[in-house]
Amino acid sequence: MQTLVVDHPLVAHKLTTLRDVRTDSPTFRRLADELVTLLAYEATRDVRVTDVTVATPLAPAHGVRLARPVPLVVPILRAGLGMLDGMTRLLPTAEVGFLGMIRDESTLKAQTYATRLPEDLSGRQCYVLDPMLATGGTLAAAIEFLFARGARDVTAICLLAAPEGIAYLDEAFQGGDRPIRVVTAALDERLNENGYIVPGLGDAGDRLYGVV
Ligand SMILES: O=P(O)(O)OC[C@H]1O[C@H](OP(=O)(O)OP(=O)(O)O)[C@H](O)[C@@H]1O
Ligand SMILES: O=c1cc[nH]c(=O)[nH]1
Ligand SMILES: [Mg+2]
Repeated sequence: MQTLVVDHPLVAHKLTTLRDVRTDSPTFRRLADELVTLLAYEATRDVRVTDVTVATPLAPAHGVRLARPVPLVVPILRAGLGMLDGMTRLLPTAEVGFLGMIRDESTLKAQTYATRLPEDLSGRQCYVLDPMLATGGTLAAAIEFLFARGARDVTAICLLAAPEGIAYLDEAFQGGDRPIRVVTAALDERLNENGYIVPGLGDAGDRLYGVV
């Protein structure tokens, strides 16, 4: 598994305000959106393209276009929805599938309550969006789901990751046959006794959309 912590002053600046407990929901949404676009630039470095030639007003020019099948972007509801617009701004021709998942806060196990994705993902590059990689249970289940439908490779884009979650994914997807990457704005210190990332930013879904 490859892990990339995007080291950029604009990412660090926006993430700092995102973490701040005084940041209100509208600002949190805007910052999450902006951060995803910055992370997506790095996360799509290996996106597949095909060679094309276009006619400029002067001469033919060689270039590239996104290869087919186009990438699939998969936000994990609820919190991952706050990352969708920032991602599709950079990849407007990507298709979008949805996974609804919730972590049981007493067992820390992920449950899937909604799936709306193509049945056949053969050859597809998939980009999973979830702001928080904590224990890794949610992302591991989401990635398993995509590989079971034939995904070619999976890149997870997170705003924050915990070392425990990275280790869990690394163990779950070792070997090269199911390639995964994690791209994150920061790798935090640890999980607390409730499975929350420390220092983290709290509950991402609640900060985006309100407490349920
Ligand atoms: O790595 P894990 O330990 O599995 O935890 C991370 C998951 O928890 C949060 O979602 P939550 O269950 O709070 O759902 P929500 O997006 O509806 O708030 C977060 O957005 C991840 O999906
Ligand atoms: O720190 C955490 C862990 C799980 N889910 C969140 O929203 N935040
Ligand atoms: Mg939540």
